[in-house]
Formats: sequence, structure tokens, C-alpha cells
Amino acid sequence: MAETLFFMQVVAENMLGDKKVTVVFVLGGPGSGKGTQCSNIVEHFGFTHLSAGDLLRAEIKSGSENGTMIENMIKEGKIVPSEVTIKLLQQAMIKNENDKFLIDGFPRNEENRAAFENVTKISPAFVLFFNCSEEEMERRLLGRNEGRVDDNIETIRKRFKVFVESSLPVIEYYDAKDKVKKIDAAKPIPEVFEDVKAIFAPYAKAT
Ligand SMILES: Nc1ncnc2c1ncn2[C@@H]1O[C@H](COP(=O)(O)OP(=O)(O)O)[C@@H](O)[C@H]1O
Ligand SMILES: Nc1ccn([C@@H]2O[C@H](COP(=O)(O)OP(=O)(O)O)[C@@H](O)[C@H]2O)c(=O)n1
Ligand SMILES: [Mg+2]
Repeated sequence: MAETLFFMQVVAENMLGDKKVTVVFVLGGPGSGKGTQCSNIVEHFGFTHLSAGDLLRAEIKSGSENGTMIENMIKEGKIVPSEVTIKLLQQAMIKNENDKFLIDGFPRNEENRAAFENVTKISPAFVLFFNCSEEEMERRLLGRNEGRVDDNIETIRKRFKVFVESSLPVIEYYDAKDKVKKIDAAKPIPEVFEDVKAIFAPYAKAT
């Protein structure tokens, strides 16, 4: 009986319906280059990129009942309640035929992390952490030019504070489990991608 239970637990892990999925969490401060490098990884390694921030912004645009709440939280640099973000991530993974996902900008706090684990039973293969100074991240965000309501100096300062207080502890949590692959993200885009490539080599597309 005990053996059967153990077996069932192992089988259930990282399953999404009837597919077994590989998930990589892509974390780092605002402007560290998560989205930029995820695009490169998608192209070279066949992952599907799910940006929590992009999904939340799409939810605002869709006119959802949560739209106003999400928009207000983004403007303030605050973290949206996990149930909202997790539902969007889960739906996106189920809808997609791929079994390899980059989850960018999530989990951003302890609540995000624990709720995702409890609800989905998915744990990440590893966590890619883009390490960059605030000075450099601030410069990049102010030059991003995507018309985002949160890329202004006042909100940027709030986002940095949230990152240090709420998101860094999540990275420490995974670091204690030896799951963090830390990248020097202050270098130019192609150089950062060289380091990223070395980490993803085991996931190279079969040719
Ligand atoms: N290594 C880099 N060096 C200089 N600029 C970068 C680098 N990586 C990304 N950028 C630029 O910085 C801005 C923020 O990058 P982005 O990928 O959106 O970061 P994040 O998703 O972590 O907020 C974008 O305008 C992007 O073109
Ligand atoms: N897990 C997440 C991710 C983003 N967000 C919100 O979305 C905003 C933008 O996130 P993002 O990942 O697109 O931002 P960048 O780090 O890419 O600059 C955050 O500042 C939060 O307000 C959230 O609430 N929860
Ligand atoms: Mg981003």
C-alpha cells in the first residue's frame, strides 16, 4: 500500500493532464533581460515562452472582470494575487501542445511559489536567474519604449523594492535546493545568450 501510494505520487508529478512537462522558471529583476533571452531560448531550444506579466497585461486588454484590479497593481509595482496569475499560466500550458515551458517573471513571491506548487504539482527543472545591478536595470527600463504604465522612475523604484523584499527570497529558496543557475546579465545581449546556451545545451532540439 505504501509503495503504491509512493508510486502514484511520482507519476502525478509534473503532469499536466496526460502530458509530462518540463518547466524552467526565468527570474531576475525588472529590466534584467528575461523577456529578451526567453525569445532566444524559444528560437534555439524549442521551448514555449510564458511571461506572467504579458499574460496579466493581455487579461487587462481582454476586458476581464479582474482587469481593473490587475492594472492598478501593475501601476503600483505590486504582485497580483497568485490565483489570478496561476490560472492564466495553467490555461496557457494546457492550450499549448508543447511540453517545455519557460515561465518568465513567476514566481515573484513566496505566495506565488507555494500556490503554484500546491495547485499544479509542477516543480521546475531549474531556475534561470539573471543577475544585474539596479543602475543598469533602471537604464534599460527607461529606454524600453513599449509604452508600459510601469516603466516610469516612480514605479521602477517600487518594483526594485518588491524584487529585493519578495522575489529574492524565492531565488534563495531554490538556491538552497541547488536549482538556481545564475547568469551575469549585465553583459551585452549576445554574450548573455552564450552563457544561457551552455545551460540549455541538454535541451537542444533533436535535428
Ligand atoms: N544584455 C542587455 N544589454 C542591454 N540591453 C538589454 C539587455 N537585455 C535586454 N536589454 C534591453 O533592456 C530592456 C529590458 O529587457 P527585457 O528583456 O524586457 O527585460 P525583463 O523582461 O527582465 O524586464 C529591453 O529594452 C531590452 O531590449
Ligand atoms: N508573477 C507576477 C508577474 C508579474 N506581475 C505584475 O506584472 C508587472 C510586470 O511584470 P513583468 O514580468 O512583465 O515585468 P518585467 O520584469 O519584465 O519588467 C509586475 O511588476 C507585477 O505588477 C505580478 O503581479 N505577478
Ligand atoms: Mg519581461
